[in-house]
Amino acid sequence: MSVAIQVNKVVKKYDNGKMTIIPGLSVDIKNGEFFTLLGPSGCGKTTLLRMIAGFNSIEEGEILFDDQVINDIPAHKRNIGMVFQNYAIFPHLTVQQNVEYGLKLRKLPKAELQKRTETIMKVVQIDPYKERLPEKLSGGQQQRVALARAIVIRPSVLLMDEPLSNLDAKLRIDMRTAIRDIQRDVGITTVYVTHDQEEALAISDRIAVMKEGVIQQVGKPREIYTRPANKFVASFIGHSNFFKGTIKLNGNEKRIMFKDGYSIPIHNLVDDVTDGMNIMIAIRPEQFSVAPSGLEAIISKSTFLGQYINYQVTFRDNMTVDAGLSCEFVQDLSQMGNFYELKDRLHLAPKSEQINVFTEDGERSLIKEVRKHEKVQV
Ligand SMILES: Nc1ncnc2c1ncn2[C@@H]1O[C@H](COP(=O)(O)OP(=O)(O)OP(=O)(O)O)[C@@H](O)[C@H]1O
Repeated sequence: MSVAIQVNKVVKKYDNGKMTIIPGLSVDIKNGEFFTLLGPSGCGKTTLLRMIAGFNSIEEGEILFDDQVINDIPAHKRNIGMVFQNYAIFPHLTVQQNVEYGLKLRKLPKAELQKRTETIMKVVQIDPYKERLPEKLSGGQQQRVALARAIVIRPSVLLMDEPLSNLDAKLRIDMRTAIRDIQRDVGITTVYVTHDQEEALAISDRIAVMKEGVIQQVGKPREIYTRPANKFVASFIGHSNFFKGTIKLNGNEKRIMFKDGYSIPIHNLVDDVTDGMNIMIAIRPEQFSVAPSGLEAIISKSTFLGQYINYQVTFRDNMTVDAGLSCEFVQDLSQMGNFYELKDRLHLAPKSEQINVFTEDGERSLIKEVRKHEKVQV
């Protein structure tokens, strides 16, 4: 039976307590959910996954499977299925023997063992190769064997650590769809680790975005992309252009002002903004439209990307935060006929209802509908 996972204020330290990797992390993972830990290299994703698996000690806090605290339950008694990037299947056993392995350990009756093995080999589509040794399989096929072997034992939780990173680009995409379909079929709570944001967006029910051992935001892929909780999330997931600006309050009307004096009304700001407050504005490349008035820009580079043209533009003043003067916007080729050349001048109008606004330091969103991480970080 699949379980829900509760992580309550867990702390992980290395080097005899001298180095804190996870300073107190809480998150709830629902039964049957495909939950992804996403973040840059070294942010502690694998560390957290290994704590759930039982390969890492937990210094403080607790982890529960349903209502049971599992801190002191050894790894092999947690009923966990694991898939890693290096497959970890036995080279001297055939595909079928690899898949059966965990069931033999559990001393399942032969008929049941055969039935389960056959079924799962069909689900992950490796039954045509069941007599082969792993060396005669492609990377994707080997990864399917690893997946079958992890699922066949009917684990309470499936843990996957960058399972696709050894595969080539096309196979990664095929396999991520396969993993998603199989996970839905078997309905098992899955915690998936990746640093690849596109993979996370494509595969997950919900994503936790991590930085330096701290969860920055938890949400559905779309929510995290459209309403990032802070500047880190806005820049780590997809591309954002960041501008300096200020809030202008005029009676009931709220506006955001860019440095060149251009301003737009905005309706979804939180209530505690004040007149003259410095802010950071995040605009994705697709959140600009070319308009009669807007930010005055000059095209500095254009890249044809099939469905889109990606333009890089510069502004008169030092308006953008990160990239000096430059900023990106995209033009959807199915919608517009007008293309721009280098040095063309144009006005870019941000789509007020889509853009994001943060405090000046980028730490907090000032947009009303942004959902914060529901469990308080310590
Ligand atoms: N056994 C260990 N002893 C000391 N430090 C460790 C140990 N394992 C991991 N670390 C450190 O803990 C931090 C988090 O590592 P972790 O592997 O959890 O990151 P990650 O987010 O999974 O990164 P990646 O995507 O590169 O795998 C890193 O700075 C790493 O160097």
